[in-house]
Amino acid sequence: MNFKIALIRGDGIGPEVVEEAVGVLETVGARFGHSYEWIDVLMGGCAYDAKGTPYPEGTKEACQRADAVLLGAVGGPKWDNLPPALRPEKALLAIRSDLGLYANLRPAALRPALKAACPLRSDIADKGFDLMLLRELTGGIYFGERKRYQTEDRGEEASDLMKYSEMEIERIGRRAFELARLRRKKVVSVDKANVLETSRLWRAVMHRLAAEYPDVAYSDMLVDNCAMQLVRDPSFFDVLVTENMFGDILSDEASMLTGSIGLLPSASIGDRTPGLYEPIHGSAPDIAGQDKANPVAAILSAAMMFRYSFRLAGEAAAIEKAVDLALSSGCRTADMAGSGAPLGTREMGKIIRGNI
Ligand SMILES: NC(=O)C1=CN([C@@H]2O[C@H](COP(=O)(O)OP(=O)(O)OC[C@H]3O[C@@H](n4cnc5c(N)ncnc54)[C@H](O)[C@@H]3O)[C@@H](O)[C@H]2O)C=CC1
Ligand SMILES: CC(C)CC(=O)C(=O)O
Ligand SMILES: [Mg+2]
Repeated sequence: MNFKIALIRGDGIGPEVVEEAVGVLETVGARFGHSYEWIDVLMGGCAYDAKGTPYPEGTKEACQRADAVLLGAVGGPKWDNLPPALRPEKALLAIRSDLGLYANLRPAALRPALKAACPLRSDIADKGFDLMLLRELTGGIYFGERKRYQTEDRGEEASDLMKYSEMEIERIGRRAFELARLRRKKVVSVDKANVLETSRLWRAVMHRLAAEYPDVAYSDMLVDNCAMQLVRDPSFFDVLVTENMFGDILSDEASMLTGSIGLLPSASIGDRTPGLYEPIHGSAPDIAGQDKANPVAAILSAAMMFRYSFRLAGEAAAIEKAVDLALSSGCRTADMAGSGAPLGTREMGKIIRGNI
C-alpha cells in the first residue's frame, strides 16, 4: 500500500526523533511492501522563525490531505516570550482541535527488558503493568477563555476557564469503554468531582455510559489519589480516562514508571480525520542537537500509526518487537538507567531498524 504521511518535525529534539521514526517506517515499508509519500509540514517555533507564525496557512490542509500525521515536538525557550497567540504550543493545540483529535491514547507499559529500571518496589515491578491512559485532548482548561487584567486593589489578576460539554465527555467516555472491551474490561475515570463542577458533569456522564457497558468494570477516582495510586501500583489500572490537563500531567508521571519519558508514544484520534502520532515528551531543549534524545517514543508512535490509522497490526507488532529486542540486548540511550556507555539517537534508531 502507499501511505501519504505529513511530517511535522518541529523544534528541539523533534527533528532528531522524527528522522529515526521515518527510518523505521521506511524499513517496515521495505519488509512488508508499503511505500510512502512524505509531506513536510512547517509548524511550531521553526515556522515562526521562517514565516512569522507558528501555524502557517496550509499546515492544517496539508495534514487533512494526509493519511496520518507524525509529529516530533514543538516549543522551546527561544519562543517563550512571544505573545500567547504566536507561541508554538498554541499551534499544537490548534492542529489538535482543527483535526478534531479529541481522543489521545497514551499507553504506558513496563517493557520486559526494563523491569530493573522501574523505580517501583521490586515486588510491584515484578508484576509489570500495562495501562492505557486516555486523555481528552480538545477541551477543558487548555481551550477555555484566558484573561489577564489589572484590578484596583489586588494588582494583576488572571484566569483560565475550564469548560466541558456533555457531548465532549460522552464521546471520550465511549472511546474508553470501547477500548476497555478490547483489553481487560476495566475503566477508571479520573476527576476532581469533590471540587470542580466540570468534574461533576464528567462523572454524571460517565455513570450514564457505565450502565450501557455492564461487561466493563467501572470506578471513579479523584485525581490526587490517582497520582498516588499510579506510583503505588500501576498494575491496578487498565483503561484510565480523564480530562485534558489531568491526562497531560498523569501521563508524564506514568512515563517514569516505564523507565523514561523518552519511551512513551501517543496517538491522537478523531472520528473521520487523519490520526496524529507523537511522543508524549516535549522538545527537550536541554539535549537538543546533541544526538542524545531517545527515539523510542517517536518510533513506537509510528507503530501506533500502523495499528490505529492503517489497521495493520502485524507491522505495528514488528516495530514493537524490534524495540524490545534492542532493549533486551542492553541498548540504552542516556535517559535510561543502564551500565555501559549510552547510545546516541542515531545509533539507537539504526539498531531498531536492523531488528525489523
Ligand atoms: N507535544 C509537544 O510538542 C510538547 C511540547 N512541549 C514543549 O517542549 C518544551 C520543553 O518542555 P519540558 O517541560 O522541558 O518537557 P520535555 O518533555 O521536553 O523535557 C523534560 C525532560 O525530559 C527529557 N526528555 C524529554 N524527551 C526526551 C527524550 N526523547 N529522550 C531523552 N530525554 C528526554 C528532557 O531532556 C528534559 O530533561 C516546552 O517549550 C514545552 O512547551 C512540552 C510537551 C509536549
Ligand atoms: C502544549 C502542551 C499541552 C503539550 C503537552 O504537554 C502535551 O500534549 O503533552
Ligand atoms: Mg505534556
